[in-house]
Amino acid sequence: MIWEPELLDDQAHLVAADPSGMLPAVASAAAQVRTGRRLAAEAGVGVVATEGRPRAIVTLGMGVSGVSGEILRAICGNGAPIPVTTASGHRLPGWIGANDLVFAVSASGATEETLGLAWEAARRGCRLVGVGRPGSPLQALCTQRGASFVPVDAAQGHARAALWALTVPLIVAASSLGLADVPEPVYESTATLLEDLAHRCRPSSDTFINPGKTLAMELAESVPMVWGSSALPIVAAHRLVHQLNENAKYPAIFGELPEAAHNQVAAFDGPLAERDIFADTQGRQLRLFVLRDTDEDERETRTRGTTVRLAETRDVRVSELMAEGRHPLERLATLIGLADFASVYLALGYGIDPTPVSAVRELKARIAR
Ligand SMILES: O=P(O)(O)OC[C@H]1O[C@](O)(CO)[C@@H](O)[C@@H]1O
Repeated sequence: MIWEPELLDDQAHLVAADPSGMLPAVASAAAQVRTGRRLAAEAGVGVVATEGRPRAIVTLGMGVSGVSGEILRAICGNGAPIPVTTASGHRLPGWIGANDLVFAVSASGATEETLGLAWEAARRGCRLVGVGRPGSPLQALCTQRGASFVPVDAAQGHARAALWALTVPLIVAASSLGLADVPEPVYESTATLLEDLAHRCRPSSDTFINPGKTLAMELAESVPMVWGSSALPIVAAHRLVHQLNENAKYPAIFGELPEAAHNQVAAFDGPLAERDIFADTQGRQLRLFVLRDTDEDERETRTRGTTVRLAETRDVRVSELMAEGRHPLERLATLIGLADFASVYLALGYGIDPTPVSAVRELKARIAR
């Protein structure tokens, strides 16, 4: 597969190479915020508040659906009066019990691990809310246990094309419990910012003024280290890594500051950071992508700034991505929106169809045998 940057401005290619419409799905983020808000109201997720505040909130989900739980935790923030956490894999942590509220998120409503944990949570008497495909096994479980269920029809059934529709219902439920401070107009202002971003990143906008295509250009042919420099950007960095993996079939190294400054930073002196100034063509090299928030405390600013300067003095290229907006939901959504566009453009610049993930499918089928 060869990186062909000119493909990014070839309108016919952008349509033909994306037959399942991942690019339009990414551009639908604003609509998803509005849909998620409406679906949450229709499903009555606010009912969780009538039973009082739980001991903890735990979101179950794999891959993208797991990111929904990370977003919820970041939006509830460090000051949340109860633990807001996530669980995935095959075993539900032993401490989770009847006093806890469990969100099970699965676009397909059929992911083995998520369903298994949701059944276990129900068995332990946890309060349960499901979010996912209508008519799925997850909905059947919620119906059987008398739990709320938010039906979300993901485009093409892919969780990554429905992040906001899957996540907003969790935020609405947490707000009704007083755990997330998201006033009603914030959903609309977030959607408006996402629309504006989608306009700037639209396929017909040329690479040199299109932030999504520009970021794809920076990612291409690099070995990306993707770091978040504080709580919200850490979630967006994780999302970018997932999207690079699934959309562009591209590897990426996730890191979070300040932790990455204690280990990953050593790679600035390693073999992938070396640049041969006499070589005709450079091999794939380390490049640092730092996702950052407009709201940082002094220590975060110092760590980020110093780390970036260190990379630059080692000749490691650095791209900084800045959140937009005021409210945490706006800031997180704009960072994620840009990451999503870039991952799809990266796929299309390599001539890769962003939608299918055949290796993941094959692995799932083999495990299920
Ligand atoms: O939301 P679901 O359907 O449970 O899927 C979870 C994850 O599994 C995958 O479908 C791949 O197996 C990912 O795309 C997704 O992030």
